[in-house]
Amino acid sequence: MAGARDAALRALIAFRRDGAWPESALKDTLRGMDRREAALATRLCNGVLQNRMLLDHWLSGFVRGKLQPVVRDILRLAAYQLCFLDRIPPSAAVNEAVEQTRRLANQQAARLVNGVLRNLLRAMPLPLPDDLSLRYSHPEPIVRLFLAQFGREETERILQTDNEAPQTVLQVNPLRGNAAALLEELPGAQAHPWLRGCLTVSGPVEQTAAFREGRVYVQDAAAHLAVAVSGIEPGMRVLDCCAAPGGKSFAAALQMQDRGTLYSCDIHPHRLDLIERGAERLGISILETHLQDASQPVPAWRSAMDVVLADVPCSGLGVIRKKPDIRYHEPSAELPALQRAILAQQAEYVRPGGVLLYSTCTILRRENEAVAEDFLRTHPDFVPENAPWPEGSGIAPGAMVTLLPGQHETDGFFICKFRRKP
Ligand SMILES: C[S@@+](CC[C@H](N)C(=O)[O-])C[C@H]1O[C@@H](n2cnc3c(N)ncnc32)[C@H](O)[C@@H]1O
Repeated sequence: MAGARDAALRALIAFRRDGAWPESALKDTLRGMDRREAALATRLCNGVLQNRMLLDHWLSGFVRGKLQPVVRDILRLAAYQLCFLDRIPPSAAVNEAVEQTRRLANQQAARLVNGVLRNLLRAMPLPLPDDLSLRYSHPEPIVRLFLAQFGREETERILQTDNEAPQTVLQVNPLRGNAAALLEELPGAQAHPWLRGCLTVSGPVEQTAAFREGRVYVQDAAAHLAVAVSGIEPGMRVLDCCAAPGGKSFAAALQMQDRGTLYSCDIHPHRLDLIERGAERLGISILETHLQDASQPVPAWRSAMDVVLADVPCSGLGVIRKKPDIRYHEPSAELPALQRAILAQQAEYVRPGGVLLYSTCTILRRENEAVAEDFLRTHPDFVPENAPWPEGSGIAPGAMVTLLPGQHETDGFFICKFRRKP
């Protein structure tokens, strides 16, 4: 499993250097690895990011002086294996860390790594700090925002869920596959408890035939739900204004049975490529991409859409479990202004009697309910509409819902459905 540790280390080094989520770095190194090794590399990389502050806190008890950044990465990776993974023999974790240090730093650093890890092993189990921020490795500003909104008990549950291993959630492409056959075919696949056509699997799926052949796509149940409750039907004219990498556009196109018109827009040209490649893989033909800033007007679209999806840029604090790096970026206080501007612009494209669906993958009130309430105050021609939440989901009736991480077997997410008066 040395290959898995090297792959995880390469991704962690890339994350430290670029500050970017190591998924792309990880994906490159995972290519050609067997499924088990790829799954371990992913777990190691996620696990270190999910517990980085706690690992540093523990390691600080055994390290004196400043460390070379790469040596710190190696120590975190080994400490994560020693403290969190029962199935890895401690000697394998320590020996591999020493070997990596010899290769990437020098012999003296390798001796230090050996000493630190052996001392840490002797001191195990290490005490968990009471402080929520350290204990769950979420920086203080985020913990403060959660505490103010949810109180201590719910905040702790969210932080804990953020550090669980994420499942891979798949949606079935009804143009090419069916759920019953995929449940048989995909290792460890299980049906989602309340969302039809939604499966969970463990580990990466990109190498499976089902994925390559476009019979499934990766999308959380909450993100899918936003489209499912929108009322999108075959033959409609639909606009997805913040569409990349394309998940909601794909769900919309498939709900339309690939009949009608679907405009998928984004502000970043390279992200439009992702949508086009995904649509091709899934066999979707109705999707048309447009490079468009969602806060700027397109006169030709005024009152022209049956449904507009506004899945706006947000702080992403509902999907920390899947993207553990998000916690290390302080959520911008300027996002609500952009979200309000996008929503106001998109409202103009909804035909009388049509639907505007607002969604985010954050759980912060200031980006969710506050934006939706402000929109209703300033747009008397729109009303909130009860959404058809699926039976068994446990979601209370209403036009809007904040799904908290893990509470309904979904990511953290916000959905609000508005209808324009006829
Ligand atoms: C939450 S993501 C959308 C996810 C997508 N709807 C999906 O389901 O796969 C937000 C997207 O908005 C795009 N974006 C950011 N600012 C924008 C703007 N002013 N206009 C249009 N798109 C924007 C980002 O590039 C990003 O792709």
